[in-house]
Amino acid sequence: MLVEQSISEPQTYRPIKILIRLWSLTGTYRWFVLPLLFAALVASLVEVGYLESIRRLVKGASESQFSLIYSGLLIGVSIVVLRIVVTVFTTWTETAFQQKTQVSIQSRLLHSLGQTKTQELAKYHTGDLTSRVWTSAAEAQKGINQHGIELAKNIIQLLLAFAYFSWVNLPLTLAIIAFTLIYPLVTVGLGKKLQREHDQMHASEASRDELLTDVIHAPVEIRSYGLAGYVQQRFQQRMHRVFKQAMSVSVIQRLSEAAGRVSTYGGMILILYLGGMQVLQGQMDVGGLAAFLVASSQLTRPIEALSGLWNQVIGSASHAARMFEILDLVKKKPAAASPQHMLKKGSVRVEQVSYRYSEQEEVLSNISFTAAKGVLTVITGPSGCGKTTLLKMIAGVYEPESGSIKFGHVNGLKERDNSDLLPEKPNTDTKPIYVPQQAFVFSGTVEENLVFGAEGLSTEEVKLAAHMTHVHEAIMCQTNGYETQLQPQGGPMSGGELQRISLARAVLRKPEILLLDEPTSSQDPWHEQQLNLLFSGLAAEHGTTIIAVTHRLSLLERADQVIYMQDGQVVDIGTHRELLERTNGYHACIMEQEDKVI
Ligand SMILES: Nc1ncnc2c1ncn2[C@@H]1O[C@H](COP(=O)(O)OP(=O)(O)OP(=O)(O)O)[C@@H](O)[C@H]1O
Repeated sequence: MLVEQSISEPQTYRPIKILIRLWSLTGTYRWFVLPLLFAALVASLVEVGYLESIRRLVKGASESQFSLIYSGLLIGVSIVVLRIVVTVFTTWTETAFQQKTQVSIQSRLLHSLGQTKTQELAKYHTGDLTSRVWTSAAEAQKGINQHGIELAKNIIQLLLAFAYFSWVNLPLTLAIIAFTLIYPLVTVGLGKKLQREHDQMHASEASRDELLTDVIHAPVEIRSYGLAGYVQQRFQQRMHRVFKQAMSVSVIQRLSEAAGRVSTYGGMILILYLGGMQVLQGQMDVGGLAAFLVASSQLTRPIEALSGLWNQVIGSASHAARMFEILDLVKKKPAAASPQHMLKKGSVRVEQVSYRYSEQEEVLSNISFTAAKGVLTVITGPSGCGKTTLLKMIAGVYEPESGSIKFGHVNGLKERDNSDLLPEKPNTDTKPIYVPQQAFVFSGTVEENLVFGAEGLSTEEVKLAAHMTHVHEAIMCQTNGYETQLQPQGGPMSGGELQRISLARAVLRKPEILLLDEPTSSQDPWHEQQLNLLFSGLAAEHGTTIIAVTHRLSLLERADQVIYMQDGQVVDIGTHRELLERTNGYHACIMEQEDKVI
C-alpha cells in the first residue's frame, strides 16, 4: 500500500502584516493607492448624495413640497454624472495598479531566486517553487490591489453612510449596525481557522504540483519502469487531500456567509419593528420609514462586503506567506573582505576551506591553493572526493563553513591587447563564470542561448565565440542556423554540441576567471583536443585564470598545475609529471579514469 508522507505545517503570518509587506514590495507603484482611496472617498460621497436624493424625493412627494422634489432631482442627476467620472477613473487606475503590482512582485521574486544560495533552493521541489513564484505571487498581490483596495473602499463607505444615517435617525441606525455586526464578528472568529485551512490546502496543492512536475520531467522512466498506474494512484491520493481541504475552506466560508444572511434579514426586521413603533408614536412618518428601509442597504452592504473581503484577504495572505518564504531565503551578504594586496587581479586564493552539506560528514577539509592569473589549474581525484563542490564554492554557489576564498584586486598584469581571438568588447564583470558539466538550455534560439543576459553583442562576436569552441559548423548545419529553436532538453543539438554552446556562452563574456566542470566530458577525441587548446590559449595568451575539474588525461597533461584530491582533502599540488613521479595513488587514479573513458 502506498503511504503518503504528511505535509509539514506551514508558518502562519498575520494578514495585516502581510498586506503591509506586500504593499511595500510594489515599489514606486504603491502610491497608486492614494488616488484610488481618494476615488473611493468621492464614490462614498456619491452614495450619500444618492441617499439624500431619495430622502428628499420621498419626503417631498409625501408632504407635497416641490422644492424638496426639485433639489432631490438635482442631486440625483449630479451624482449620476459624478459616478460615471469616478467609475472610469477608478477602473483605469485599478487596472494599471494591478498590472504594475504583479510585475513588480514577480520580478522581485525572480531577482531573489537568482541571488539565493543553491543549497537553500535545493530544499524546494521545482513544482513547489514554480507554484510559489507564479500562482502564489499572482494570488498574493490581489490581497492589496483588489481585496485590500475594496476593503478600504468599504470602510470609507461604511463610515460615511453611518454618519449620514445617524443624522437621519440615530436609534434605527444603531439598531441595524448592532444586528449586522453579527456577520463580521463570526467572520473574524472563523478567520484563524480559515487561514490554517488555506495554508494546508496550498501545501497540498504544492505536493500535487511536485508530482505533476516529476511526471512531466521523467516520461521515459515512467514508461520503462511501468509506473503509470503507480503515478496515477499517487496523484489521486494527493488530489483527494486537496479536495478535502478545499471542502473545509468552502464550509467555513459558507458558514460565515450564512451569518451574513441572518444579520441582513434580522436587521430588516428590527428596522421594521423599531421604525413601526416610531411611526405609531408619531416620531416618524411612513414615507420616512420606507425611505430608510430602501436606503438601509447602503449601510448593511459595506458591512457584509467587509466580511467577505476579509475571507479573501486571508486567502491572499496564505499565498503571500508562501511567497515570502522564498524572498526571505536571500540572506544579507557578508561584509566585503579587506582587499588582498598580495594577490593580482584575476587570481584566486583558497585558504583552509572546509565544507559540509547539512549534518553530513565533512566533504571538504582544510583546502588551500592559489590559482594565479593566466594559469590553467586542473583539479582531479576519485569520484565523490569533492571537486565539484570546491569549484561551486569558488563560483560563490556555496559558502565555506570555515576558511575563505579571496579574489585578487591589484591591477598589475598586462592588459588584454592582442585581441585577435576574443571579441573586442571589454569585460567589466570580474566575477568568475562557472560552466557546469550539464549545459543548461534556456528557452529560445541558439543565438539567444549564447547571448543570454549579455545583450548588445554583435552577431560577429557571437559567431566568433562559437568558432572558438568549435560549435559554429554544427549550428550552421541546422536549417535555421543560429535562429534554430532549442527544445527544453536541447534538441536538435547533441549533448557534445550543447556542451560547446555552453562553453561559448562563457567565452563570449570574456571572464577573468573561468571555472569549468568536466568541460570535455561529452566530447569526441578531436573536439576534446581542440577545446584543450582553447583553454591553454585563453590562459597563456589572454591571461584568463582557468580552474577546471576533470578526469581526462589530455587536459591534465596541459595543466600548469594539477591539484590532486582524495576524500575532501588536497593530497598534492604540482605539474602532471611531478605528481606522476611522487604522489601515491595519482597514477592509478588517472589510469582508472582513462580506462572508463575508453
Ligand atoms: N547537494 C548535495 N547534498 C548532499 N551531499 C552532496 C551534495 N552534492 C554532493 N554531495 C556529496 O558530496 C561529496 C562530494 O561531491 P562532489 O560532487 O563535489 O564530488 P566530485 O569529486 O565532483 O564527484 P564526481 O567526480 O563523481 O563528479 C559526495 O560524497 C556527494 O555525495
